[in-house]
Amino acid sequence: MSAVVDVARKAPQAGVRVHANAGARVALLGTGTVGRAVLARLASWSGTALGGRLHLVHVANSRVAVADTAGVCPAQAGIALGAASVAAAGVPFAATVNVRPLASAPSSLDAVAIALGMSGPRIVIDATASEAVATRHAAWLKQGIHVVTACKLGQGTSLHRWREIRAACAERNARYGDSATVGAGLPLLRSLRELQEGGDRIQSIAGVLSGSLAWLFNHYDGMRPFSALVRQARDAGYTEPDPRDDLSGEDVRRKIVILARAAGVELESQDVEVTSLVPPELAALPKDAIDAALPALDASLRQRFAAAYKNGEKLRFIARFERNAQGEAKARVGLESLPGEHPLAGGAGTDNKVAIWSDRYRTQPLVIQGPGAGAEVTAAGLLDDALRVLR
Ligand SMILES: NC(=O)C1=CN([C@@H]2O[C@H](COP(=O)(O)OP(=O)(O)OC[C@H]3O[C@@H](n4cnc5c(N)ncnc54)[C@H](O)[C@@H]3O)[C@@H](O)[C@H]2O)C=CC1
Ligand SMILES: N[C@@H](CC=O)C(=O)O
Repeated sequence: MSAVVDVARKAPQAGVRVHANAGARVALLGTGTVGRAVLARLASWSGTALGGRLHLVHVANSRVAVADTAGVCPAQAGIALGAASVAAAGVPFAATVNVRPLASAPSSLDAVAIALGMSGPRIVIDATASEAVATRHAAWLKQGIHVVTACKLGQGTSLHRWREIRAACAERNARYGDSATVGAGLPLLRSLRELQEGGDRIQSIAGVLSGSLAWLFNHYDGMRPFSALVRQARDAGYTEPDPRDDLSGEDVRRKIVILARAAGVELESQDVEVTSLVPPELAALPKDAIDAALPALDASLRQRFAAAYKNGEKLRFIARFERNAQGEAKARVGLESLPGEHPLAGGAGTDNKVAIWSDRYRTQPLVIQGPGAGAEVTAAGLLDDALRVLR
């Protein structure tokens, strides 16, 4: 709703005309937790230099798409679509903004490249958790369209898809912005890549890679049911659309796979040993039935907490990746009981905390810590990547 208000208030400034080649045409896919924060951030930029860099011409969720068909004034298009897409997402939108009529249609991924046009910088921002969208990443890159994504299904699943994305980037000199996929925009992937560009070799990585699980274990005290905290984390926008993706370790599996591949190891997803927190009776349910069944988590976590507490330890959901001198790699993901003073036991809120050992950081690791989930930080990470495309 705030995006709508901002849009209405800032509409008069939309008269500032920005030439098309001053920025990129942008398609935003997803108007959920993260997509709305992207729209709000874009709306807050209207009339500023940053607002003139990214011109939103297509916004879609799984049901409906709105597109600016005239394409005359990119700055105005950005503002208009910011508002219209909020309406498309189901939020009431009072049509008080003086904008050109927009074309609205059932959502179709085929329409994305058409809406972006044929020339100039073009960017798809993927704020979905959609397999169908992820399978398009390589095809868009092959058309010279840059892709910026919060969704891990592009680089964090099959090695085949990851290779396709890398090859497409190289073929068309297209950029793949992935900062939001691990650490919700923290400078993690960038740091790994920069170390290697300087001749360093990554030896191992260990840390807390899930913002929602960090938040859960930072708040769980064995008194309140764990399931109640899961609902709270979901409502705060920290979990995946299906919180079982976090609790099962699948989301963290994808993240450690993305990190390992960025560290130069072509790890297969199935090579990661994952220990899930989800009991089989919860795993088997359809998505719309899980809320009522979340208490199935409670008893075993209460026991795990009590055992850790007795030993002065803390529960943390940890991902570990390491490779030996021969290049053999292994990775595992699961709940660990760590001594209270252990470096990875620290942190607060949704903090991710990741330690990287390399030839350079052999004894004392490089440690990167900060919020690892949440709509605003993730949207900022996505838009930082989109702006980076234009540098
Ligand atoms: N919530 C967070 O803190 C973070 C989320 N992410 C990632 O961001 C992505 C989005 O997460 P949320 O916003 O929480 O999910 P959400 O469930 O709130 O929103 C997903 C959106 O994608 C749309 N969508 C689904 N299929 C589509 C399609 N074919 N075409 C266009 N839109 C489609 C849905 O309609 C919905 O608007 C996920 O991949 C998640 O892993 C990444 C970092 C942090
Ligand atoms: N559900 C994820 C969101 C960010 O990727 C998490 O909890 O870290």
